Amino acid sequence: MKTIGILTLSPSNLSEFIQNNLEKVFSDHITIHSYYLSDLKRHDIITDDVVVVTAQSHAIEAQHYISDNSRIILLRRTLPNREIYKITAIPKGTNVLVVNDLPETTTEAITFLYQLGITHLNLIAWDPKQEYYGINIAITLGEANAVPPYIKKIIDVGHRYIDISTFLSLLNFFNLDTPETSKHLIKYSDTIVTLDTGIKNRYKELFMKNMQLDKVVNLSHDAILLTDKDHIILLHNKKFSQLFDITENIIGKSIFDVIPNECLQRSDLGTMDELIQFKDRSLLASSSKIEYFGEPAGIYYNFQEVTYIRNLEKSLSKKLRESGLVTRYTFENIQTKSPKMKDCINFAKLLSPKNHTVLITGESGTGKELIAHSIHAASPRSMYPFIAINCASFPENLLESELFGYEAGSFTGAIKEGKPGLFEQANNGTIFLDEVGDMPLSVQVRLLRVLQERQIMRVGSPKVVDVDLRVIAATNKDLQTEIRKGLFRQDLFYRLNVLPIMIPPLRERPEDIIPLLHFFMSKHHNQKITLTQEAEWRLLKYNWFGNVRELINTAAYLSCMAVQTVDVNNLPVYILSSLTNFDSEFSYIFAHCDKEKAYLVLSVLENCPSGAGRKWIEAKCTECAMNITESEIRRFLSIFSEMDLVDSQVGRRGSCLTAKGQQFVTWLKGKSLLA
Ligand SMILES: Nc1ncnc2c1ncn2[C@@H]1O[C@H](COP(=O)(O)OP(=O)(O)OP(=O)(O)O)[C@@H](O)[C@H]1O
Repeated sequence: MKTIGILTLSPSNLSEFIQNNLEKVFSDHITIHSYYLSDLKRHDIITDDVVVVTAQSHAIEAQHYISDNSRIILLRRTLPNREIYKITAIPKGTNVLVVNDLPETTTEAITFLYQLGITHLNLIAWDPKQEYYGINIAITLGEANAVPPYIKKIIDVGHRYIDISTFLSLLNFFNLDTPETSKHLIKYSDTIVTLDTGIKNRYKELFMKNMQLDKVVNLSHDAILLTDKDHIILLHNKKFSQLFDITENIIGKSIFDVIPNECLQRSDLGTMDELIQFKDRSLLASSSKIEYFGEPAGIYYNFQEVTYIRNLEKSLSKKLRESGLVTRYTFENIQTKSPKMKDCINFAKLLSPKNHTVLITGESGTGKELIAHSIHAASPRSMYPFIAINCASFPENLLESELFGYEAGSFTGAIKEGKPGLFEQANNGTIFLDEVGDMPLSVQVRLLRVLQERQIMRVGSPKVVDVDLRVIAATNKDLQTEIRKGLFRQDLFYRLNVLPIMIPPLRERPEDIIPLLHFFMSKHHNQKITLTQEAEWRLLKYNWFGNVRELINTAAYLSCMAVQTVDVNNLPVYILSSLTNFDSEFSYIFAHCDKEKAYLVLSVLENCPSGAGRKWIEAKCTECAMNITESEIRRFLSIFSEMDLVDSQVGRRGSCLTAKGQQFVTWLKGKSLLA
């Protein structure tokens, strides 16, 4: 415990009086000892932390008895309020004798009374050798015995009280400026006349400010902590103790002994909202430096508990994962060495945080879906559903009810309670409309309304529902051509084409072919291969009409070959044949079909990569002044199919060229047999 020694001249009740004063403010925080100059022996040493003296001369006299480590403080003293009123009540101009034990202490007492503002009296210093008949009032500071007996009225103001400025020095020295001592000091100061009222008022003001600050800090829901520049804790609120499970007093301790280092951003002070984990709690931590005239003075820390929000987030993303409504890819999953593709990705990254509609175009298998997933994953909507639908794989009516939902009993086969559509399910998230070019015109009209109004109407319901979602659409069709054909609405095109991304086909980014093949060999088949120079050359020369998806198939094929070094003979036949020749196919077609007509059908199919029906092919041939009947077309398609040149599908897509078919057409062009 800290100690104070009170040094007075000789045993008297003055020492007890001073002790009493000190205890009023320090209560039990300090141990007090009393010493008397008259009693000190030659080798006595006072070792208290502070030694208080009532006069400078005492300090000089006693300096040999006081340890060098002790601090000597001269007490400034004053009067209690109640005594000063007795003096101020004496009429102005009255002669008043001031009496103390010695002539010098009497002069000191007069000076002190002037300091207190007693200027309305004629103060006369007592001299024991003089007579003072005619003076009726005497003021004394506890020396009533010395007052001449003929003086009728004695005002004995008694011992002087310790002034507030001395207390402030002591509080500062002992670093004991706690709310408790402040309260005691303010109470005490109200009972005395303060020598310097400025200090008293400032102290009161400061105390009030501290109380207010304390309230504000403790009312905060965030944990707050303040340290000095050496990371010593100066202040913290209750929430801080709660959040970090602190039960003991941590004021004065180093912050690094109180909270784990990983919760503090030591290296990066000034960081905002960094997510940290303390036990099972998630906290957003911020810190900032406090400076005093440009010099570091301390650090302010703020911790906000976000465990509840994090848990909500986790359960939401768990639900989304369980229902499969999350993205499977991010930009990190896109492998590329191609500058063209890198431009695409950079543009996609740039527009990810925005809310605008995106239209991704590119041949089949180029990675359109991959980009759509990545945009959603990098957008502020990533916490919400990502719903993908392939518009080509649903018949017209079903697509409409899938997208917009339906009301109870709106059509035969509908679920009794009705069903929300994908637009509603994607609320707050993203809907990915794949193959949007194949969307029937009736559904296009409804989609337009969603894009314009951000509202949907369930099938069979007049009710309008607001939706907040981002639309990403993709197609491998040339929508301008579709518009010309009357198969795609122009107004919808402009609504979709806000942020267009065009993904180049693999043949336009040859730098991707070999790295992607190695990537898929290792990712899907856990195999490492080496390619001979010729095999590599063949792969680079191939046209990859099926793009990355076709490359994935090639990787699967090579994995079955089970060779470590892949030679040209190990490559799939369609890759080899693309570079050799199609003589046998050519002869077969020459033998079984009208060559010109057959070439024209192939050329129509080439210009229709997403597929064409027989009627469409017939119409196109007529446009080119070639009359071919539907049954002729059917026969040609079946021959092409036999040779694996055409894939004749059921449903709305009709027939389209296979990768081999496309190679064949290229080969024909190379031989100038096809324009
Ligand atoms: N750059 C790439 N890096 C890694 N994987 C890729 C890349 N590009 C495409 N893929 C993979 O290729 C396959 C086809 O890609 P995706 O489905 O995105 O193409 P798409 O253009 O949407 O095709 P479609 O038009 O036929 O729907 C997917 O398995 C995808 O993961």
